[in-house]
Amino acid sequence: MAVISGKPIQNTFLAQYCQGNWQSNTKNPSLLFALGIRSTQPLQGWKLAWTDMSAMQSHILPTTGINLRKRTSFMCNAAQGTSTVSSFEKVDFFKLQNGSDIRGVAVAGVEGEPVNLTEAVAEAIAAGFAAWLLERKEPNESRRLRISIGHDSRISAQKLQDAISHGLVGAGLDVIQYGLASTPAMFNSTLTEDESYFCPVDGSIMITASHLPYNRNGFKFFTNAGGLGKADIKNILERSANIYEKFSDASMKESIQASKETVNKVDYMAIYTSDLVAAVRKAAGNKEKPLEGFHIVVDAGNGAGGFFAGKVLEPLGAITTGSQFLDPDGFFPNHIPNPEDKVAMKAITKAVLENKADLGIIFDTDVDRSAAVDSNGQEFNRNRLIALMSAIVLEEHPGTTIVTDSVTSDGLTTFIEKKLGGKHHRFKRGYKNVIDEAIRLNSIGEESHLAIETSGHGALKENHWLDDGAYLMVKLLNKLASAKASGSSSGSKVLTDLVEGLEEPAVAVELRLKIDQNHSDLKGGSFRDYGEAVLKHLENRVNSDTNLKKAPINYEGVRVSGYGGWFLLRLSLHDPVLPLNIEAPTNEDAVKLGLAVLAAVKEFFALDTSALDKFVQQS
Ligand SMILES: O=P(O)(O)OC[C@H]1O[C@H](O)[C@H](O)[C@@H](O)[C@@H]1O
Repeated sequence: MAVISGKPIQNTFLAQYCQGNWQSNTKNPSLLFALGIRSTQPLQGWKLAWTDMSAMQSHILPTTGINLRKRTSFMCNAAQGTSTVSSFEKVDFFKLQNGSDIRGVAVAGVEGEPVNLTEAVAEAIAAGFAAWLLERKEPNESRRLRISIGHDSRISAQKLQDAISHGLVGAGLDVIQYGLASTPAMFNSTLTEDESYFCPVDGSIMITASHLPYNRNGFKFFTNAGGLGKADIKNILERSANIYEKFSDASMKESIQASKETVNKVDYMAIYTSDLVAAVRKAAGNKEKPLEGFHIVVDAGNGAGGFFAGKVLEPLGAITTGSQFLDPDGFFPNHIPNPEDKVAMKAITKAVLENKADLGIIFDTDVDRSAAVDSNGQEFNRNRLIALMSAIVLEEHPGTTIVTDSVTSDGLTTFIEKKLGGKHHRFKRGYKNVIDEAIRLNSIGEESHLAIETSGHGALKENHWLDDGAYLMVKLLNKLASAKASGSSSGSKVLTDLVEGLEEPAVAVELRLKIDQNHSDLKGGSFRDYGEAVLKHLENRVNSDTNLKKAPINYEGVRVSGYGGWFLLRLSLHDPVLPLNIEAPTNEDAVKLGLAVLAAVKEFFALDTSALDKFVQQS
């Protein structure tokens, strides 16, 4: 065993890391030590395949063997040990479900986090997806069903891509690998009509774990009807568990062999990015370089979003110097690629101010979420991003309904309804929930054009309800370009002006209260039942407190107004946690709201209220 950051790391990981076509941009000296590399110099050019793909002569590469084990090894003197996790170890497939995604640990080396997303598991999941799809979609006579696969910058991407390809090919499907890609591009590939790129594909898989740490990975699945939901994922996992049980070394070898002959690679991101460029040009009256004169910096957090600077902004005429962390690096050495993360937002704000840029744009790892920063360093994030997008969408579709998640502010409702003349439908947390709700509203005759979360997920009706952080930013670019063309404004002032009048609370916090699932107070019940009991008790207390008023319409948890602010206590979508959001005009008022919650939950002994205790004491 070698050592990474003081923790044991197994040779499997080192071997994979060294064999793949990866570059270490990492500044992590202990990793380099673990890899047996004494100087960072030889690692130059050891880079994840973004540039490789874009440098393709033709957009289609010849059929390739995809077994990375055959590739040249780079400077690495770590022994290629065998995995300590047997490929066929017993695996609880259902533990891999995370709402409508699959998430697991794909890289060994972090204490207490054993690998449960092995290559064999990934192969079984791919075969499960294939079986699920084949039941819903008949291959036509001329061709087999085809699936696109893309991945973000994670270090386990290549091995999982190979494993998934084996599973799909073994199930009789064709595979087209896109390499480094964004989640929205993968959905888009189910809609694109271009046979020379093997599009539209019948299904698509994105390998990503969004902003989670480097050792995790996961999958998102798409068909042309959108992202698969919870029930579909459960169904796929049931099938996968059965398939996995029947795996043998011989069957796995066969699928590896078959993959060598049937896997294609295409540079699909070229189509996706040129569509984004075309959308901005069209909105600007078919001007070739509508962003000429704008200086826009991008922060991709070393995820998959680096393309936005060179492949979208620059062709549109923008200057992008000062953009940062565009190179993929699955160790995310600079900051967590997550617009909800304070450090990440600080980093892009600093870049905007230092470069005197007009706008800053930041993406999460797989580019389904984004946020922006204006030239004064003011963030368009959370409620402000929703307000900005609502202003843009409501100009185009007066009166439309904006569907948001549950933790949006009261000030946002007032802004959307009083200032913009729209309707705010505050629904549940979860991007799939808000998108599905907007689609449902349209189907019953209530027009809605935007579904958006405070997390930075957002989808527009005009863009097939595709949850796309890059497309959200395209809408901002359109606004910049049209304001410039009409001479009304240059720089990001046009955007800042659009959110003028949005009331923002002085205090806004989210505290996450954990439920100890092993606590005797659960009396053998589930954490969900326990959480529901906490919420019921809180609701009863609120009903008898004259300072507090329950929100008349609410779809999730207990939302209450009082002391000039509000709080929402709800169950997390995924974790044994009750997130508590509080917004108030002063610290004192926020504490009063916090104390009201604390009084109601204090006798639930399995609930860890330490974050709330600290909040009410400190403020
Ligand atoms: O319920 P929580 O634990 O706060 O998590 C809720 C969040 O989970 C994931 O990150 C989803 O991608 C988001 O759409 C959702 O809002």
